Amino acid sequence: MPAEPLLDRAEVMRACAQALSRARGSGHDVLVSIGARTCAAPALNATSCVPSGERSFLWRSPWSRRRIVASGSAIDLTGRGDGRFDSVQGKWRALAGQAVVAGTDRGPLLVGGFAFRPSPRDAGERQGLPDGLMWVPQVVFLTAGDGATETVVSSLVTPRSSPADVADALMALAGDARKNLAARTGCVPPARRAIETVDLPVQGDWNDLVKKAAEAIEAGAFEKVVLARAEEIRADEDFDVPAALSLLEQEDPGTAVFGAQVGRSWFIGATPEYLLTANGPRVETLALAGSARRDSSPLRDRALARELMSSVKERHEHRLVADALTAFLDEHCRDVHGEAEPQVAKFARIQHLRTRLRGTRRGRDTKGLLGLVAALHPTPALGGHPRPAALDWLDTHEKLDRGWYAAPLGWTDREDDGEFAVTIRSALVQGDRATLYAGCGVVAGSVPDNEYRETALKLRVMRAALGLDRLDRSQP
Ligand SMILES: C=C(O[C@@H]1C=C(C(=O)O)C=C[C@H]1O)C(=O)O
Repeated sequence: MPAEPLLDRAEVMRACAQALSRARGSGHDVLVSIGARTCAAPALNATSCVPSGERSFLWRSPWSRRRIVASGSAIDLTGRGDGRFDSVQGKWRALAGQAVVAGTDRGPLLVGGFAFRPSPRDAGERQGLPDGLMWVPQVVFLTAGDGATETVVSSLVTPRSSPADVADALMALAGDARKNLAARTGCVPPARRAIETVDLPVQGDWNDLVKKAAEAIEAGAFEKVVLARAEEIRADEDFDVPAALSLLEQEDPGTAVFGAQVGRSWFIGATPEYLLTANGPRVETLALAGSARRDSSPLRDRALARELMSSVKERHEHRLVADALTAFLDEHCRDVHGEAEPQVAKFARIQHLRTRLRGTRRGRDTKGLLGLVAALHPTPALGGHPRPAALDWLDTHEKLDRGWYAAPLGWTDREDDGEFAVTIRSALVQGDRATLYAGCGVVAGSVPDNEYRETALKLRVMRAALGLDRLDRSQP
């Protein structure tokens, strides 16, 4: 017996007709989004419906306990240069304000990410990922924190569209989406051999860079800078992205797992850090800086945590982030609260100093969520402090295109709610090529070899996810 259609065609048709009349009235394309509650919450593991198309967005958040599995793009909103966030925000405001929403109140989601720094003028698209790209997926499966699942399909209606054609396309999208829910579960990343590995930079140059940064800090140029390095790998076969996401999901429930596909490029990762989450007027941000390894002996693990808490260097590195975030919240919010002391947050293979901060948005209508993201990024956890001096120094000395690494990636909606992660512990995957990124904060007294070890530790999970190494399950 054929499954009952997810959407009611008459309702879809009404919404499309309304969108057409708005499009004709304004002369602009209008977004139509139809939602349906999916009674039995489908298994939305990240591998469940990775489509073979051009665009996907997968998201598993430990913060909101939301899961998003999305494919296709009804419309792309891009931004370039320093104004990339505000440009996307402006386009989104205009689009969301005119959208016709039916079925449920949910409406369209906007998903995507941004580059750490804009690419130089005229450099074109680097790495296949633009400076800023968010999009409204054609199909979204969204599981909220309470387990309720909705499917939302979206399309653009132009002043010349035929509402019946758009309605048919939406019905087909919803139908196909259902079929794709057949989950591919429990996949283990197949082993891959690195045929070629390029270290950007090689360890000797990295050590020189850390030394140079520490000297600039000691000379008073700035207080902290975050340096990054990458491993550029060509493997014997294409990497298995769904399997990588599956491992990342299982590895650590405390991390946000993400996968954004733009054409041939997949930007994937499992990050412990968020830049900003917003739920109604309430916003939260997180200072996460200061790192130590884990140990399989609980006694030694606790000793490492105590060492982390009492290290003057790590506490200083952390305090710079927490203070900058507090100043940011004071500027943009009221009722600002921050934990007085950092805590040690334990992840599967690493522990960090963490301070949670929150506030209530002031003047919610003036600066959209992406405006706040723009103001916050990059925090001293990824850029440095003071920001302008640290970024100038990075522009001159760090010869690495960070691409979407260490930058905001996430989702927002027409209520201006959303979550933006900081894309650390990540990799750009293109067929048989992958670039894996890791960085660490440098302050006065940083030792190059220690910082190198820290970045190696941070690369471990992603190497395993891509099948390049195996993780020892008995050891953190
Ligand atoms: C830059 C990274 O991590 C950041 C740097 C940290 C540190 O130096 O202790 C800790 C958490 C992150 O804010 C990374 O993982 O690539």
